[in-house]
Amino acid sequence: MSLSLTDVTLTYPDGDGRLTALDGVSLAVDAGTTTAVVGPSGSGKSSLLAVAATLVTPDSGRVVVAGVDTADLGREQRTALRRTRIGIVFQQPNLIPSLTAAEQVELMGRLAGVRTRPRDLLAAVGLADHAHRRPHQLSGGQRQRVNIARALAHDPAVLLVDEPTSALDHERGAEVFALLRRLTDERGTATVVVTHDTTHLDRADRVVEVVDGRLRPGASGSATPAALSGCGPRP
Ligand SMILES: Nc1ncnc2c1ncn2[C@@H]1O[C@H](COP(=O)(O)OP(=O)(O)OP(=O)(O)O)[C@@H](O)[C@H]1O
Repeated sequence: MSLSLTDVTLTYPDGDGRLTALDGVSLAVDAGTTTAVVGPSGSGKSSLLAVAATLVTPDSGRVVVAGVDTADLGREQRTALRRTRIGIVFQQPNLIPSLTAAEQVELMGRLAGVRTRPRDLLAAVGLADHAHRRPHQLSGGQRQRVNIARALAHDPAVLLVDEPTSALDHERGAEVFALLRRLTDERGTATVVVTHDTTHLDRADRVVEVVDGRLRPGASGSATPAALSGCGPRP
């Protein structure tokens, strides 16, 4: 098990009170598997990802990343855990404009204190011939691929991906989902992908639905919600 959330509750300040964004959420993601997280806007998907990424500390519950209970960690230790064990792909590829694709990947590795092989990683995402290009010389889909390569630079145990296809057309979106699937298989990451796009869910081992801050009944186990039938675990 590379990622587990147990009975996680998260609230935000809301006027005089608190808004409950996550309400007793439990989710376990094994190494080498992909879990897609779907649900209506405002249901808590990004909050779930932020908690899993240790960017936000829940009010209660346990978050264990690669065997490390994050409750025991101070701020600096969390940052170190994030830099070494967690890869995050944000919705907008926030690449550094002046750096080539290879340099973006290399920089991430350097921050984690590891030597990377940027060209191998770029080849793994289908960009072997684009290592020397800067972000403005790449298409949206290619930028997202660099984003994914960069998130993998330090060989993370957990890969968290937020809306990877929102800026892409159907075909490019399908390619990105297929890529995430393959990389998860090859690198053994515990991968969580938040998505609005339900057309590629067959690429996931499991689909969970967040509604009003809760995982839908039956969605926290290995089964796929009936509402999302056809998207269940691979045979
Ligand atoms: N920093 C914050 N402060 C206060 N409330 C917040 C904050 N971030 C999110 N919320 C609220 O928490 C709830 C869950 O938000 P979240 O962003 O997790 O939902 P989501 O499912 O990712 O939405 P979307 O699909 O629209 O991105 C929403 O009601 C949102 O308004």
